[in-house]
Amino acid sequence: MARDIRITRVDITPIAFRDGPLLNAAGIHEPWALRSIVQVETSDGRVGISETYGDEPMLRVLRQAVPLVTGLSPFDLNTMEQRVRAAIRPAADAVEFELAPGSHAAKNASKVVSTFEVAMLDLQGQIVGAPIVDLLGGKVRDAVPYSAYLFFKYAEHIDRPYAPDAWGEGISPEQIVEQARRMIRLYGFRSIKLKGGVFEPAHEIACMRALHEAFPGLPLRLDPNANWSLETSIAAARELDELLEYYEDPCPGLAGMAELQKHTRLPLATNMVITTMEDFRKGVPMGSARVLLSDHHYWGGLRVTQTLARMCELWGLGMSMHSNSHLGISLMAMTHVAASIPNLTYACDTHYPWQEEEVIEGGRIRFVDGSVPVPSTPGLGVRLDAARLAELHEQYLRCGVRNRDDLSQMRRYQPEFSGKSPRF
Ligand SMILES: O=C([O-])C(=O)C[C@H](O)[C@@H](O)C(=O)[O-]
Ligand SMILES: [Mg+2]
Repeated sequence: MARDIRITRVDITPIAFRDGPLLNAAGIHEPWALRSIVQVETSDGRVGISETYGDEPMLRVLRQAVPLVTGLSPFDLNTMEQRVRAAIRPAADAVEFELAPGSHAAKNASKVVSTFEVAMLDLQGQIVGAPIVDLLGGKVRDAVPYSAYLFFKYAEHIDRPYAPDAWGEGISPEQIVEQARRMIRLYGFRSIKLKGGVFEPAHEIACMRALHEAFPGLPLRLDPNANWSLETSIAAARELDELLEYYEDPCPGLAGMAELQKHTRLPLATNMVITTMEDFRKGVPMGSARVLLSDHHYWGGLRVTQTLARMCELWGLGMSMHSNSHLGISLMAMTHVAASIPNLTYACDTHYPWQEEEVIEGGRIRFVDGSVPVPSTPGLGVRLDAARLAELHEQYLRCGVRNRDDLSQMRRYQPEFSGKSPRF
């Protein structure tokens, strides 16, 4: 009987993979991005997999959860969640890295629940012979659209730990347009997002204008990650009005975003001010966002993401997905849940084009016309490549990065870099 199958072992493997010198409001990406790969083994010899954040505090709480899930059936998602929520409590409302809500310690329990939920759904799918999307009610689309996620960037990392990537420098409007052209040529994306909050707003607006001219009709978004004051955001909204499909987290706080929304007809989107149910209860009635960027990694899993989609429907909000540097296991989890959500109103974010390495069998996931086809094979539809996992774990051991710190990395380029937010 399927119900007799038990979880007998959990392996948590931190990995590091090459990441570009990508600029953001906090600073710059380090040469190595961290993730954790979780393998959940069953009494009948199956292995379910999951991918999540790889910083040290995350590794600690993942390890804390191992005895809580061992012995459960892969179908016991609710018991897993209750156990994790009872045992893993945030010490404080700590925020380790503001731009990545996944590093907020206050979300520890949700992050751990999400990690095990994905691995257990992968197991359930393998046991019943169905893709995860079928366990979520079935697909409403055959492929999930993603957007071209552009970054301002340097041509190479400061200490040149490895050969520079093929993307070159991305600073001027011409270079940003060229970056978009290359990404669209390689992946076929049909919408474009620029990570802003890096340079003077006038420069970033000029880049959006250049993108608009180079790709007429393609939906555009700009995300300054709350690095613009309310006043700056209001002034910029006038210039961005004709250019954007949505305006993502220009200024900080629920109140700031709600005030800004009164001054612009552009829908405001967020993955910063609404990242918990409590934020939703407060922020949505205030009008702080009209588009929610969900992220199963910190909201608590794929099923919570579906709940969030219903809440967005109820409140008349648009919905899309946020990402951080990630590999193919996360991409597939996003794809399964996104395929099950009717009101996914915008193409999802993904950092995937910036990652060259993989841990899954068969190498990199294929995009078709900017979308990832929804798998029809059992479970997640991807398997771990043990040799690649071992190599990326070796990289983790050697690289020296243990917690993402874009600010300290930026100070290696510019010792006087304040990191103050909002900076403009
Ligand atoms: O939409 C967002 O806010 C992000 O993708 C946050 C990320 O941390 C991004 O800024 C990055 O990777 O530098
Ligand atoms: Mg964002």
